[in-house]
Amino acid sequence: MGEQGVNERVPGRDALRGARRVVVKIGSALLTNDGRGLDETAIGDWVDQIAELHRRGIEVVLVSSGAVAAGMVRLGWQVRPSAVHELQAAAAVGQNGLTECYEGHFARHGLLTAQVLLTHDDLSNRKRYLNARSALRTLVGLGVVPVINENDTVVTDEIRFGDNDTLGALVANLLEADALVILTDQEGLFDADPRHSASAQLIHEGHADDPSFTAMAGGGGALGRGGMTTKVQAARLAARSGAYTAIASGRQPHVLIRLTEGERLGTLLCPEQAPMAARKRWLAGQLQVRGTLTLDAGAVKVLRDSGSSLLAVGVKAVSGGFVRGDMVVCVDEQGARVAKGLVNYGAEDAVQLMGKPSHRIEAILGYMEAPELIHRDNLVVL
Ligand SMILES: Nc1ncnc2c1ncn2[C@@H]1O[C@H](COP(=O)(O)OP(=O)(O)O)[C@@H](O)[C@H]1O
Ligand SMILES: N[C@@H](CCC(=O)OP(=O)(O)O)C(=O)O
Repeated sequence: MGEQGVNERVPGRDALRGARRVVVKIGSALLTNDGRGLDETAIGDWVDQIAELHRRGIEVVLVSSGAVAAGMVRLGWQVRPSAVHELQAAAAVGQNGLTECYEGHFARHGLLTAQVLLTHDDLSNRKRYLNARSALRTLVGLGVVPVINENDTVVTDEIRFGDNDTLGALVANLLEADALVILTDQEGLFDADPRHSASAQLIHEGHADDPSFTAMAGGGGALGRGGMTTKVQAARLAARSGAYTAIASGRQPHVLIRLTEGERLGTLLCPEQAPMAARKRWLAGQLQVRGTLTLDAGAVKVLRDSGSSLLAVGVKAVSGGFVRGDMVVCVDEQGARVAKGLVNYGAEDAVQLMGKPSHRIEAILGYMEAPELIHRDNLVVL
């Protein structure tokens, strides 16, 4: 971990500079100015930075905590309740304020926001996973900034993420983001909790999987939930799909701009594997194979040579009882494995579509989910 100066080139920092899609997570402690209601000025400042990243061609998805903390203030509660129904009520009240606040600030830049409230089920159930993925991709493609939070009003203990660090990492996986930036109330990960140890030293860079970081990370403050423990875990999760994780103070001026310019700020936790390899391995290992598509020679060639999406016209046979969102394996006419991917249509529909051009999908099925059977973003050539 050497003591390089701020301007020295550090490989992981270069990767952050090249990031094109970034998930930014902002924690409760920071957003609510340590419990004193939503910190509108700070929120306005982060929004200004995100708008600037947008102008520079970087797509940003925001994961914002703060609903419970903001709701507590609105309801005049001093202490975070422990009863689930009270937490749900606080979240419902606070989420309103949160959405309003982001919408107003992004509107100053002519940017639209979209409120997306997710539960664990949305990301663990295959079909909902694919739906969440395509909804978020569509929003991002439209230039809208999704503002994501856990759907605290409906979640129960068994299905909750609990902390938004984990949610941020899963969203980074979902969108195959280049980086997850976790903004918090400390400068980054220290070798001990700086609230309790005055001599604690900041970790500048490291590997997301390094077990020594888990030992250094402690729990959170009164408002946040996970502390550094969940941030280190989140970095490990994000690394599975090749994302770098930066943990930095949201109070550093221009923190998001400086990080994406490669400045040595906060802690950077890097994936072990090259991002593309990690991303593909992650997708391939993600789900159980539920069916098989047999491709003609032309489809095999475009998948292998051009990295194209798979269209129904190139499919000669369909087997298995898969549904939309399932992982299927694509084989050539000799049965050799060519690719794996997440399919946009269930088996019954795929049987009707095979060999047919995409413009006929709607006429055949009465609806069109997507023009391709497997989108190239969801396809791994083996
Ligand atoms: N090793 C560590 N380095 C830095 N902060 C730590 C460490 N261990 C525990 N923490 C605590 O984690 C807190 C940040 O996490 P948390 O309160 O959950 O905030 P957030 O709402 O931003 O997620 C810090 O205020 C700090 O007290
Ligand atoms: N979904 C919750 C956030 C949970 C939480 O406190 O997360 P964090 O502050 O990121 O540790 C909320 O909006 O209040």
